[in-house]
Parts: sequence; structure tokens; C-alpha cells
Amino acid sequence: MTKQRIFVITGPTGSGKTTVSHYLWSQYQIPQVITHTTRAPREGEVSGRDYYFETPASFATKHYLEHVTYSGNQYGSSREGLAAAWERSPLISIVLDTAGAITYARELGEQAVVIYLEVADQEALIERLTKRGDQPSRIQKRVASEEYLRDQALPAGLVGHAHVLVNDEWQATQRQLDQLVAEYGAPNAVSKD
Ligand SMILES: Nc1ncnc2c1ncn2[C@@H]1O[C@H](COP(=O)(O)OP(=O)(O)OP(=O)(O)O)[C@@H](O)[C@H]1O
Ligand SMILES: Nc1nc2c(ncn2[C@@H]2O[C@H](COP(=O)(O)O)[C@@H](O)[C@H]2O)c(=O)[nH]1
Repeated sequence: MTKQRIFVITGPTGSGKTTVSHYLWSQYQIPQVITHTTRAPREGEVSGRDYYFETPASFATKHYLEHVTYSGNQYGSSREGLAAAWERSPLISIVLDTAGAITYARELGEQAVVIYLEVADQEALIERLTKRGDQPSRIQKRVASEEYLRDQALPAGLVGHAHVLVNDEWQATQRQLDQLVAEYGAPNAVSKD
């Protein structure tokens, strides 16, 4: 039986975590665990696809493997969501802040393949958020948050456990992702021809 593994994609805001998760789905049909949040949807985001958007009351009713507060909103990943994704594929992904990634590494051991994304130029991160359409007031709040500063560097708890990818140039990132998927077993690669 193929070993169940999860790509835990983490890193600072705007570093490209969601983009990487979408690539793993479109190129390799690696399903993403959908997490829960109390933050408001961004334009184009759909509940059940991007997140399960919750009220504070509905958020409190779920069973979380881990949950965090990030820039004033709550986020959590459920054990049920993890099991449901593994029913679909032995290789799945999840997008988490670094606190969540540390919990996954601790709880799941080598089943958790952590990918820490970084961008060399801090200014480029902010530009990416603006281009993504984030409201300036939300960007300001996020950049001022403790969590934003914390996630700028690989935390001690992930040193030696994370694959560090510098996501400055998308083609180069894709090549590194292709190598990682080959290493951990691509369930269904889509031909690039
Ligand atoms: N290599 C890249 N070069 C330029 N733009 C990129 C690159 N990778 C991702 N982007 C763009 O940067 C923006 C932020 O990416 P994305 O939403 O994937 O980041 P994120 O890490 O998930 O952010 P957050 O934690 O805030 O949700 C998106 O508009 C995305 O298209
Ligand atoms: N620890 C967890 N972190 C999560 C979860 N779902 C998302 N996230 C991370 O939160 C921040 C902010 O996300 P955004 O979509 O509002 O930009 C980001 O780092 C996500 O990776 C979760 O369930 N647990």
C-alpha cells in the first residue's frame, strides 16, 4: 500500500503557498485539505473550495488537529478534513502558517513533508498582495501583525525538517516542485506535452 503523506506548504503571507497548492492539484491531482476560517472571503473565493468560511460560533463547533489566530482571524484544520483528503489520494497538500506546520511535523512525523516558501525581496511580497487585490487596510493590518513577522524566517522547529524553496521565479519553483513530487510519488502526473 502507498504510504500516506501530506505536503505541508508554509511561509510568509504572499510567498505563494496557495499558488503552489493549486499547481500540485492542476499538474498532479494532489488534493488540498480545505481548512476553516473566520476571515471574510476575498473576491472570487468560494466556501468549500478555498476555505470553509465560518462565523466565530460555527468555527467553535469543529474538531481541530490544530488551530491558530492569524492577524486577528481564526484558522483551523480538522482531522475529518485530513482523513477525507487521504481517502481521495495517498499524497495530499495543506496550506498553513508556520505554527500549524510545526504542529503537523510534530504530530505526523515523516508523513508530513514540509515546504517552506520564501521570497528574497520583502517589497515584492507586499506588491504581490496588492496585485492579488487585497484591500490596502487589510495589507496594513497583516503586515503589522506578530504572525507576519514571525513567518518571515524558517522557525527553529522546522529547521532540518523543511524543504526551503525560494519562490522568486515561478518556472524555477515549478521545477523544484516537480522534483519533490517525483521523490514522494506522483499519484497522477499530467503530461506537459
Ligand atoms: N513566483 C511568483 N512570481 C510572481 N508572483 C507570484 C509568484 N508566486 C505567486 N505569485 C502571486 O503572488 C500572489 C500571492 O500568492 P499566494 O496567494 O499564492 O500567496 P500565499 O502565500 O498563499 O498568501 P497568503 O498567506 O496571504 O494567503 C498571487 O497573486 C500569486 O499569483
Ligand atoms: N495553522 C493554520 N494556518 C492556516 C490554516 N488555514 C490557513 N492558514 C494560514 O493562515 C494564514 C492566513 O491565510 P489567508 O488565506 O488569510 O491569507 C496563511 O499563512 C495561511 O497559510 C489552518 O487551518 N491552520
